[in-house]
Amino acid sequence: MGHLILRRIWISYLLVLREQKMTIGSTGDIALRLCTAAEIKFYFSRFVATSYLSPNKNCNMTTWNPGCEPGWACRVGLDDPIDLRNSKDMPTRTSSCHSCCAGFFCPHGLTCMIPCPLGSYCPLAELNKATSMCDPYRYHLPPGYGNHTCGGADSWADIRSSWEVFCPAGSYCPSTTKKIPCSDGHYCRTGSISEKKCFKLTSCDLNTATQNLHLHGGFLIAALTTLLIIIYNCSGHVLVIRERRNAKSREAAARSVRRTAQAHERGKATGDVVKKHAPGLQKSLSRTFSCQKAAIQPEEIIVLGQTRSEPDKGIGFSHVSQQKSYIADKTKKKGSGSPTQNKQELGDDFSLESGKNHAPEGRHMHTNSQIFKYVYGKIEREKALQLENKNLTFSGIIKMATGIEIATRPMIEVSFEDLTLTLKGKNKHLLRSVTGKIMPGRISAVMGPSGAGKTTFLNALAGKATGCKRTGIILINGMNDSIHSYKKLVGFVPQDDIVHGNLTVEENFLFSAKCRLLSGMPKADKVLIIERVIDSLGLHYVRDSLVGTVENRGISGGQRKRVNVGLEMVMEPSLLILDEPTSGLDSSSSQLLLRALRREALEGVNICTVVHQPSYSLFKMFDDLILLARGGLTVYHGPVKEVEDYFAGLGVIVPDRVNPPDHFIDVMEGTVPS
Ligand SMILES: Nc1ncnc2c1ncn2[C@@H]1O[C@H](COP(=O)(O)OP(=O)(O)OP(=O)(O)O)[C@@H](O)[C@H]1O
Repeated sequence: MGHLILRRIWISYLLVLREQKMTIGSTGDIALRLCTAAEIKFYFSRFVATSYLSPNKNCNMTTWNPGCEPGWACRVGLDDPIDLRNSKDMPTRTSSCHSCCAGFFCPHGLTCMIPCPLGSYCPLAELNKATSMCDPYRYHLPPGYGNHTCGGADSWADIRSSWEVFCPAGSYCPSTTKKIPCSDGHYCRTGSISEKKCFKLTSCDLNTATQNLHLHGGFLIAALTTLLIIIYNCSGHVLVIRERRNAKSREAAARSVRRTAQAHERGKATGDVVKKHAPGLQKSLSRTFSCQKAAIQPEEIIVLGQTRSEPDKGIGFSHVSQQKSYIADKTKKKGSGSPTQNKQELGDDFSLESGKNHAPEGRHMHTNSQIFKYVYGKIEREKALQLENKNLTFSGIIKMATGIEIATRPMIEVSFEDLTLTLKGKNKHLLRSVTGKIMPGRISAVMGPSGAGKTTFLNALAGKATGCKRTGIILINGMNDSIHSYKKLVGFVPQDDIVHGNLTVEENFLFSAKCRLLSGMPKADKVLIIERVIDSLGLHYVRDSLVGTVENRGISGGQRKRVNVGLEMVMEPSLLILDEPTSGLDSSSSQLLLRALRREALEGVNICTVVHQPSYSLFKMFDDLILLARGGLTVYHGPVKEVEDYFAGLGVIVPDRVNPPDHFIDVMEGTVPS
């Protein structure tokens, strides 16, 4: 409000200045009475700060002119030059003191006039004989000045403390001396400088200050409000119905796919075909999208041989695998161009391929039931293939696939040499000369006592280590690239949850898929990825449950952890880094999670995870182990299979009924004698 009034004063002041420029030659008197910039500055700084004016050049203990009284002003001497824009020196203003002009205010203790702000109404004051006050203002005639009359306004004020000086409600004041009644069809609030047109649903009489709502206007607003309330209440219901319908078509699709699969299983001949065409397994195992022209029908499930022998219709090559093979080729050829040029090409080709040719297979699906049939068909087929080849490893797949195009996700191998992290400003090492590599298709466990630097190590790999100085080299696929160039291929699951508690499990995955998968990817393919993740993590039963927040309890802690991991799996990463995904989970939940990770690894995903106190069976599910000791020193880095022999060679024998990884950490910590 104050800011608005100051603005209005300033506008009126400029207007007056402009007017005075024209008349100064003729009368010149008003201009000589107007406050200069220095006086206005003095008024605002002193008055606003202390609520009364302090003594100044013209009004102090020794010089107190009649112009110092409220509503009065004096002029500068006729021979004195006046510069209204001078904001430094206050002029001497003691001659010809008169009452303040209408439209101006003359404060007590200042001998000049300030224009009233636009929207105010500052007429000349009149003596009220009953109260002996100068109406409509609140000052008295000064005692001892015989010829003193009531002057003009003495103050401006904000509308709350003194509304009298403002243009009254029902009228508007285009200038500070003009007051016009508000016309029909318009309304004027207190302090208006113009009248405002009334809204269509309202009526405004003469001199009105507010708009009055018509009866039919009231009805219309009430009807709209009711409609909104109905929509609000029904939206939840509509969502529930839609959810149920989705669930029904999902179940129907799953049933139909299962029936077809069973029918095929019964045919022994089909099983023979599957075995006969095992070399095609690699291509079929791809869980990424096919570039085939025709959509896969549920009937095609299991009939791997047919799909292999009909490349146009079959399971086809994974699109992402093509990207990866392409990247691998590019990577090999990299020596031929400059590093930046090569990286640029790689990025361009990758995004180009991804956007343009991606999986037309799912594009043909429009209805939910079509999508679910397609999705469950694919998932069932993948499961069947996995059942047929239980002991298949990623390297096994690679061997089988020799000579044909490898259909996996883009591969990322990360090697690190003398990786050392030192806290900035302190000479504290968080990691010391950690050397080794983590490979695609393998799960590496990072273990060690609390505070050893496991999280720090993961952060260093993911390029998230902050506040530290890093030395040593990190190579991605043998190249000295920044991990940030591969950020679309790297998933990172932090220790703390990143789930949205107010969404259901499925909505969480949908949200992640929408944010992180290519926007041009068909809906069916996104649904396929989400369904795979739900299936892989065993989250069917809670897919429609709210994840929950601190206030609203949702799914269990273990399920929540799995959702947390699933959010990253949805983006189909090539390098998946996880910080303690199994902490707080029981053995079977941990195994379930690790089995899901194993399936990812089978597709060539490079997985590196911190794990605390795994059971022996869980420990055996990892491929490699990085064992860190306090201070970030590497104690062991190699295959899990060989760790016991390695420690036995050092004389560390694991006692009976003791979990080997626990024993090694106890030995490192010195809690058991080595
Ligand atoms: N940015 C940092 N600033 C100061 N100290 C840090 C920083 N990052 C890590 N540290 C220290 O480095 C050490 C290793 O921390 P880190 O979190 O990596 O351990 P950890 O092995 O993951 O432990 P836990 O198993 O308990 O999670 C700790 O002593 C920690 O205080």
